[in-house]
Amino acid sequence: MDSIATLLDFRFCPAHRSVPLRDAGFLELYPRMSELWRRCLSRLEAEFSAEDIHTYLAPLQAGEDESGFILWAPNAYTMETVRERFLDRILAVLEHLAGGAVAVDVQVGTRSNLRATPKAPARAKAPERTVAESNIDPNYTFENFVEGKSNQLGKAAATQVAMNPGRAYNPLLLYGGTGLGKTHLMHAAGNLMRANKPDVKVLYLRSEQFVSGMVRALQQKGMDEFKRRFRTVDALLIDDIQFFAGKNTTQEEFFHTFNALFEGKQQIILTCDRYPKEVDNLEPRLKSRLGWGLSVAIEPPDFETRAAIVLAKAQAKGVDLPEEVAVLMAKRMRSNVRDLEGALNTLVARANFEGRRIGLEFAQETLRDLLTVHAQAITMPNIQRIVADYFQLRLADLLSKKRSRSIARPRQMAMALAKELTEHSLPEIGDAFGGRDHTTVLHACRTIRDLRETDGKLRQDWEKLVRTLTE
Ligand SMILES: Nc1ncnc2c1ncn2[C@@H]1O[C@H](COP(=O)(O)OP(=O)(O)OP(=O)(O)O)[C@@H](O)[C@H]1O
Repeated sequence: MDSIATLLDFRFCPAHRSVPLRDAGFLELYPRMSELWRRCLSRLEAEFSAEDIHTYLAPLQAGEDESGFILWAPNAYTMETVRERFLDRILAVLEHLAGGAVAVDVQVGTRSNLRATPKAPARAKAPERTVAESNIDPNYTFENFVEGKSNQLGKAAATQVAMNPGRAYNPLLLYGGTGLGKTHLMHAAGNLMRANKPDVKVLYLRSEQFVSGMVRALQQKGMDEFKRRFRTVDALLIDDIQFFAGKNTTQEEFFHTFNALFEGKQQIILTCDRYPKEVDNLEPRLKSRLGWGLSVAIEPPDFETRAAIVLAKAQAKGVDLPEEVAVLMAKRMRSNVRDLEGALNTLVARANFEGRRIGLEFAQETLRDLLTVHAQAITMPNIQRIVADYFQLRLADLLSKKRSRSIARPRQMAMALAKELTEHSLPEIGDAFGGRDHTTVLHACRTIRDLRETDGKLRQDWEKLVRTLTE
């Protein structure tokens, strides 16, 4: 049985900075990683706000394995935020302190996850465990996933799959824009499988980890072990497979892994940032297999779901968030749940620092910049311009009285998007579209809503436009 240390073996080292730590020759200089991290942190304190340090950076624990420096984050949200916002600076400071290139990865866990070196006797003698170890994040469950129209189907499918691994839908592919809960659902399925059957072997990894693991296996002539590791699991969960695009050797290997698992009735769950057929440079035979099971779109949540998510996240943190603050955040931040969560963390951190209560005014003041950025992005002129570009129409035609289908349908789409994504009323939207009556706008919204149910092509256009406008 793979231990968690083995499963964590697949680490993503950013290609441009992938020199192993030992080669940098500074382990001798800084024998303790925590000391190095402490020094790095004290430099970062001068660059980032106290809130950022307190919320994201101070909770990280430093460690290392043979592939480099690891920062252990207490949860997936912190891990992702650190990767996105701070990793470049962390790398730069560590390299400065080390005097050479280093490899750094951020993972969820604590220092106690830290793997021993492969030959460590302690691991070789580890006792047999009845509960299979796993790198599934226990914080992502179906219970704390807020259901709404946008993710209902995804949640139902993931639950089905978890109840009948390898039998319900194989593969299950969840696709959609960033920060909408695909990874959450994937882990939730893994957690449910493990709750139902504690010895089930569920392996989660990001596609970059599959790629880097394979590169390493090829270099070290360890392909047999690599294949075995993936093919002996009961469920393989791979996140963000769009990353496989253009990587032909990886795709070839993944194709064979896929076939072996599929034939063995082992469950495969995948996520992708768009419908896989739209991913360029993904082999056709792989695309076709991805469609063998069930592909479900996860769409941006509607207002009610966003508000419910903020309230649920606040409750999970033990924070008493006034409903009006949740409403403000849900109204103004439409694109993705990760941003909402980030805004909530900012509010909570500042309230803790300053010993203040989170009220509407406090939230408006604290989130002012964030809310302005989100409000700016989705304006009526923006929607009109983006829809016109998307359908290769002239803006003047989109706003004209012309009634040909090739113009009228995009116009209806633009009006429906304006209704969905902005605060404007029907008459205001009508005015902005060449002085149309509000009933025309209402008709457009209804038509598009119905067509999204029945017309696959139109649904895809809609999803792409929502993504373009909200991400
Ligand atoms: N419906 C929901 N209920 C509760 N939390 C949610 C929901 N949707 C998203 N989240 C939270 O939003 C954050 C981002 O979600 P997640 O990482 O699953 O997004 P993703 O779709 O996998 O994005 P990416 O493609 O960028 O990896 C997570 O902390 C997750 O818990």
